[in-house]
Amino acid sequence: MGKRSHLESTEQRPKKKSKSEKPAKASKDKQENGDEKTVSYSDASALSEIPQSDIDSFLTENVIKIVDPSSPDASQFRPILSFDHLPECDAGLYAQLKTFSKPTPIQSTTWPLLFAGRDVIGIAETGSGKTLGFGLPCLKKLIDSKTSKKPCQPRAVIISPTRELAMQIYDQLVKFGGTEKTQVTCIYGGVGKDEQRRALQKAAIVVATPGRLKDLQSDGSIDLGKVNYLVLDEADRMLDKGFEQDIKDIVKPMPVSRRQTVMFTATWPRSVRDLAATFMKTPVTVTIGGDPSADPRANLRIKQVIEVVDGRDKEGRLIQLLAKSQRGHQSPEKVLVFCLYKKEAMRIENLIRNKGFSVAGIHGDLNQSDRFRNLDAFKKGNASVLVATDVAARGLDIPNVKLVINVTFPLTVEDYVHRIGRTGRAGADGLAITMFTETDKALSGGLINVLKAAKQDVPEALLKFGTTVKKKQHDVYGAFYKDVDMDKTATKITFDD
Ligand SMILES: Nc1ncnc2c1ncn2[C@@H]1O[C@H](COP(=O)(O)OP(=O)(O)OP(=O)(O)O)[C@@H](O)[C@H]1O
Repeated sequence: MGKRSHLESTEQRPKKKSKSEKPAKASKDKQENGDEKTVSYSDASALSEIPQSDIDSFLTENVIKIVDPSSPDASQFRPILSFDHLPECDAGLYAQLKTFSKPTPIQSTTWPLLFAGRDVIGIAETGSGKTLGFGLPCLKKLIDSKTSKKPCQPRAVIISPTRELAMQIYDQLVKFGGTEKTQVTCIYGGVGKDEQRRALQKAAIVVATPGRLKDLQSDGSIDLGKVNYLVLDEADRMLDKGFEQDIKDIVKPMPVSRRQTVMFTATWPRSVRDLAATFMKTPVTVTIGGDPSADPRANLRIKQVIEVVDGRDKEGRLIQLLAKSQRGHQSPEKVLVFCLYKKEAMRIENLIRNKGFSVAGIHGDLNQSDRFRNLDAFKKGNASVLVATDVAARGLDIPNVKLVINVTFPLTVEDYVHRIGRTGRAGADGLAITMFTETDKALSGGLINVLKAAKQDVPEALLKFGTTVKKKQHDVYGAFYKDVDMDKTATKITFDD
């Protein structure tokens, strides 16, 4: 793949005054010896030759918004429209990409920025390939910068809110980078520390949940002083009150000036934006689907059905829906059933099992090996129904989930968007059926906005609960966070470690 700088490349383009006539972008990166190294990125020649009108069409068709506070001309980074436009990298990093036809819009748009060393906030719908969006530049940065075979301190840290999501990110990095070359390690709570300590001794990339990372950092098992690539996946969750202090403690040894900071999510509530800015240096914000809006946006390929019901009718309705999805087909459909509380999840799982369906469960009261085992059974189709709390709401990429049923509405509309996003992934369609009761009515306004933005039907019965959106608290994630008795988090909300 030939490469040219932006200056050279613009000379090749049609005469139209191109917004992208800018020199290659460069930023500073701290090297192992402490000196700053310039990171430079320039378009591949094949990308330079694409007419600006094609680039503009791509940005318009995918409703891509790029806001770069350091430059009013946000289009100086041409999106990588094809895998042939990727910058050169050895170690076969791109070999696995051949299973896909082209980059997704969030990958196309954020890759050049990340290759150029910029801090990036990436906001794109659920199931749109954000993991590789931050993962591929992470692997490339590591491969490019490798000076010795045995790093004794990690260069990259990726933080995820749940253990299962951390493992999934780890699996993706291994698939693309290979364990040998990239020395990636995954650490999370709920299992022993000794093996993780041993693995950390040769880890270059650490994927972690915050609690365990902080633990191992506090006892001296890991030194993050050389980290120059930090990712907060599900960034709005990582910045909410449950995790904020852990994240602040974790990043202390890696000053913002010396690291590239990357935040990806499908929902970006205003309540976390100021806090996010304190972790980043002049980040570029990329939003697929338009301006980052106050109302979270659901994936448009998911059909959303809201059923306003009496709380006492929920179980009967659930069984009816399951019967339809499990018995009317050649093979039962994969259905994910969400509950809000762990005890509720256990009760619903038992109910479903007693009705003769093949079911597994995942929630915070299970030990970690059961959590992994049950998730795996669902992924492989050995159980066709998975009953989960919000521990499974974010990030999990389970193939072919046809239907999401919300038995109890989550605490925030953002969580709703993430829950239903377990279906309709990677270009597929999906269906989400949500039971909404009078007790959820304070969230009706937010839900109505999500439905309207996705051009979904809004039932009369839902409108009756009101269209006002409760103002978000300044310092908390979701208006209802305060209503939750935090002394009872063990039974209500799961913050992973
Ligand atoms: N370029 C691509 N073309 C097609 N599929 C892709 C591409 N990149 C990634 N995928 C696939 O898309 C699926 C969803 O990707 P991923 O889990 O990264 O989504 P996400 O945007 O992080 O979702 P969420 O917001 O739920 O965390 C995965 O199965 C992944 O392998």
